[in-house]
Amino acid sequence: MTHEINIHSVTLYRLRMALNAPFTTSFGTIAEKEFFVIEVQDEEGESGWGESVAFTSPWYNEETVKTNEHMLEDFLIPLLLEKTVRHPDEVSERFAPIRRNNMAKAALEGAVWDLYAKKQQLPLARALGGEKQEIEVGISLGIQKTVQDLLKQIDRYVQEGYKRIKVKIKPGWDVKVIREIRRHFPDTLLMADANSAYRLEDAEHLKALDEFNLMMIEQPLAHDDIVDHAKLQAQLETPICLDESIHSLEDAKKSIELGSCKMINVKIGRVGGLTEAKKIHDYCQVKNIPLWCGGMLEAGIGRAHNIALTTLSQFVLPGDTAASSRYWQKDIIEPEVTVHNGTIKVPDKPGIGYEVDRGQLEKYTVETKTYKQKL
Ligand SMILES: O=C(O)CCC(=O)C1=CC=C[C@@H](O)[C@@H]1C(=O)O
Ligand SMILES: [Mg+2]
Repeated sequence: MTHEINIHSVTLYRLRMALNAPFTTSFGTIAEKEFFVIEVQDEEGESGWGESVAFTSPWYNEETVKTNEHMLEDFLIPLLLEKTVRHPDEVSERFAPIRRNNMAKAALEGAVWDLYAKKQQLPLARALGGEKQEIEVGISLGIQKTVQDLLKQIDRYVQEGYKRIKVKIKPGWDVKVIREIRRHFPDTLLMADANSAYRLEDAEHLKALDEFNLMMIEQPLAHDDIVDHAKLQAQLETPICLDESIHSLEDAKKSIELGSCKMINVKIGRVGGLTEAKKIHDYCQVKNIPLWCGGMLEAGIGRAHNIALTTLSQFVLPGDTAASSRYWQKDIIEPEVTVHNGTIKVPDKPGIGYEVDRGQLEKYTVETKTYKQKL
């Protein structure tokens, strides 16, 4: 059953949500998240929902909430409203002339994917080609004040059954901390995210991590590097996983070709949307590169998109999609995302599979703008 998707309006909701606990990375601490939720509506009033993962400052990549607003309002929404869409894959083609700005593109494209799946009466997971009925997830812990605090956090989430623990490392908070974690948790699936805190000259130091049987070290070197990561991977036993360096299928191809990584953390916002994420998935399936779905402290709509993507078969490693309650007092979706023994049951309702709680959305919304199709 094919439907032309005739989008009549796009609404940008700018939300502010306080995190249950501040999240500290090597770039700083986030206690409240401001971000865009996007609703696209067709001529029958059916809605599709997307969520941008851009933060208010450009520490993770070059995008911010403000650059999102400019790109969506002045370029991407007008392009989308220009003419109907037969399939969501057309959206990224239409956006191709716009350089980068992947998080803005992904948020709008994700809303179209949700609308498309609803019109096909398909769960988004199935519309993407995913077959898993449930997904295994891990937890990502920000930098804690003390090792004791970190061990308490790890113990809590291991008890809750999360399938893997991701901790942050940086110079001065790495080998000793990982050794201490391993002393308490010798067999837990454990990985470290360095967020580009090291240089190639640190290779000798990073080799010390090889004794701890880490699943991977995520993005140890520069956010835009794949050459030095290849040189570092040649010296380490521990697999390198790339996050910030991979913005597209092209980047994934080059990184795999060079041996810059043995795994990839796929984030829908970082690569420009579900269509590109699926292309990366399909290529990594052929190249037998394990994937997992990274998190960006999303609210429920973003979490729902991550769950759908994770149902694709090459997502063989637990991702960052934890329960809504890990981050939010009250999420903007109904039901909230819940995790039972490290597992999320994939919703079988059409689209993202969760209803948007419009009352809760309104409570967190600081500004709303609607753009209508020019008749
Ligand atoms: O959303 C989550 O639960 C994990 C978030 C997370 O680990 C990250 C979000 C953004 C930047 C980093 O700090 C880190 C990552 O790089 O994966
Ligand atoms: Mg990362």
